Amino acid sequence: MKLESLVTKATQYENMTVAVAAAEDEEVIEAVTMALDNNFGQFILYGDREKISQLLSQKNEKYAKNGKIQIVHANSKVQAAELAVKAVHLNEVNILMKGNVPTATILKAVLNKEFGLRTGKVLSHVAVFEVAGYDRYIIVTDAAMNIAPDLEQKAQIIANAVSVAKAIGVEKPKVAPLAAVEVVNPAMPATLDAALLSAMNKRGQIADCIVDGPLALDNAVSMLAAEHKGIESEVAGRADILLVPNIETGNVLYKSLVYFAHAKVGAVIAGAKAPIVLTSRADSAESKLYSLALAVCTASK
Ligand SMILES: CCCC(=O)SCCNC(=O)CCNC(=O)[C@H](O)C(C)(C)COP(=O)(O)OP(=O)(O)OC[C@H]1O[C@@H](n2cnc3c(N)ncnc32)[C@H](O)[C@@H]1OP(=O)(O)O
Repeated sequence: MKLESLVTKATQYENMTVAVAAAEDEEVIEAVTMALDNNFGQFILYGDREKISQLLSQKNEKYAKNGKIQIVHANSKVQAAELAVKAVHLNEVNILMKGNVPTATILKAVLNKEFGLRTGKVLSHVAVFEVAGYDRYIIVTDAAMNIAPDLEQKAQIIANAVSVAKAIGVEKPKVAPLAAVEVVNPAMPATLDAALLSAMNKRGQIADCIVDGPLALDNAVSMLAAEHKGIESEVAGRADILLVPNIETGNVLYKSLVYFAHAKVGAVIAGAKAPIVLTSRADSAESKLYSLALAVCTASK
């Protein structure tokens, strides 16, 4: 599966408007102009007007002229994040995008009780990877928002990842709750949660997917490894969604895939009033474009 196909799909929704928080960043402006070159989206860029205009003039000024890009000045990154979040809260735009602002800053605005994007559900990060040698997307959750989710939060994190998977055509995703081993060991809490999540799935408490674990990463993604260990499971060797036990595991897995495996990635926060494009600030313009396309595909569901 190619993330490029999400860009093609996103072109059906040219009227989606995206609020970018702290857009004063070369890779962000590159991603915005790439989206417009691909005929999707309209953008409101919040942040330092002078810096944004300067970056735009190096790219493609025609979009500012034809109204596809508007700039709204903000005096600080916090203000840019708040203004962008408020625009989504007021239904003025369909998608929020993190620009050159720390993740915690934008997420605090998103969680604001007065003008934020809460829905009563857990919000969580869903990263969709295209990894060389795999004929399916590998979805990792949660690498960026929930620090140490409990069992109930993990169940909701799975539900969010399943909704993203369905939006990109994976109808009944296979979910592997990851641990260090594939057996339940009371000394390793991740294995207990994994077994309980599997039971909750069998009882219909987690729907539209197949959950089976605990699984170690190799057993989850390699049929050979699973067979070698004699693991009988509908998920082993063919997991679509990798549920990590905590943010450190998820973040390291995300960055290992990008830096060691040169995987392509698109990522969003799901469960909020609208999809939120959330990549690492160091991620490439290409991955920001894929994230925008992923957000458009999930917003249109
Ligand atoms: C992978 C590429 C990108 C990256 O590398 S990102 C880098 C790593 N990520 C980060 O640094 C962000 C990690 N997370 C955090 O810092 C914090 O959890 C976060 C999201 C900022 C929230 O922090 P605080 O504002 O201190 O939150 P808190 O725990 O005191 O809770 C405040 C209120 O918000 C609620 N909340 C927190 N997380 C939530 C969630 N996931 N979904 C829904 N609601 C959530 C929480 O229940 C609380 O609500 P209430 O005020 O009690 O009604």
